[in-house]
Amino acid sequence: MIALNALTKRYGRTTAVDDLTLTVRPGHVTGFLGPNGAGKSTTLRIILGLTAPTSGSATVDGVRFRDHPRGLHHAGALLDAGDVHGGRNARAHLSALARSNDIGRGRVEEVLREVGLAAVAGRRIGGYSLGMRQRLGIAAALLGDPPVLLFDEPFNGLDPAGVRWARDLLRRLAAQGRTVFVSSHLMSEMEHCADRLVVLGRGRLVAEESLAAFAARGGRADVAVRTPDPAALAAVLTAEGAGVRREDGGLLAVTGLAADRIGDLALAHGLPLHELTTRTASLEEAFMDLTADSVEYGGRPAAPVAAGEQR
Ligand SMILES: Nc1ncnc2c1ncn2[C@@H]1O[C@H](COP(=O)(O)OP(=O)(O)OP(=O)(O)O)[C@@H](O)[C@H]1O
Repeated sequence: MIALNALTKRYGRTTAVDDLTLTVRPGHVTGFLGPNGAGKSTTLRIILGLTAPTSGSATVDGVRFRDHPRGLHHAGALLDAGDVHGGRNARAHLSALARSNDIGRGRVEEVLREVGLAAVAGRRIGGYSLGMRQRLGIAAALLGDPPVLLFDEPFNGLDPAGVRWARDLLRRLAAQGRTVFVSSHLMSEMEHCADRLVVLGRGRLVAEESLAAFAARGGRADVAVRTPDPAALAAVLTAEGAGVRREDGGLLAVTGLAADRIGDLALAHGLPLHELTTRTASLEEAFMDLTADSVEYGGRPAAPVAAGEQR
């Protein structure tokens, strides 16, 4: 378990992490999300004892990482996949790490197989693709078979098969009862792998909840209805207090009434329905809404829709 208590980190006038209190529990993949510059990497570095907090504390299984003598057995991490000696090969790199952490050579071969690098373990890391370096970084994190794992943007540089492999691995590690904390600035990467989310905006906690609870925040929730007589159905639904908006292709977007009630009303008035779909905002939309105020490097907003055009 990872516990942060009133954790704060300032760099001059920049507050990278601002009074962060949260718990990351075992048995789950917890996604750590936030726009660029939100403070994710700084938080991970503090948890690992690589950066000192200005105030507050971060503990892994009840102790500060620095005070823990067990190193890689205690927590494993992938922080910066590029941060390795390019002249070495993967086996030598992992063997050196294993030696300094009292880990047997057999474990090096095991993790090389686990991440799919066994066949190229004798090649210089300098010639590795970004995806291969990510796999090597994941292998290093797994080396000590730790109960707590932290991954900073582990999907970077992986091809679609690699992304699927990494997702499965993270889920498997969590299913084994480990604490798995994974940062990303893309919700799309998290929605198929995380079951809990922690969202940061400008160093502050903006959400800490299950993926399902996060999805339920989605601002938009309406029912799309298609009928050959939209005007008649719109009149019926409006009389029942619903909000009705016409969309392209003759679709009605209805708010304030559930799909089953809309279906019953249409039937009662003899109006055929060709489509009846409940729509909720995607997780990506919910994430964008939630962090819109905390985007550090926002671009120009998209051009507004032309006057008179709906939506
Ligand atoms: N060593 C440092 N010195 C000064 N400022 C720093 C330092 N490290 C981070 N910062 C600042 O702290 C803030 C948080 O940065 P951090 O890298 O933790 O964010 P992040 O959420 O990991 O972003 P990204 O998704 O871009 O990696 C940023 O404003 C960054 O510029």
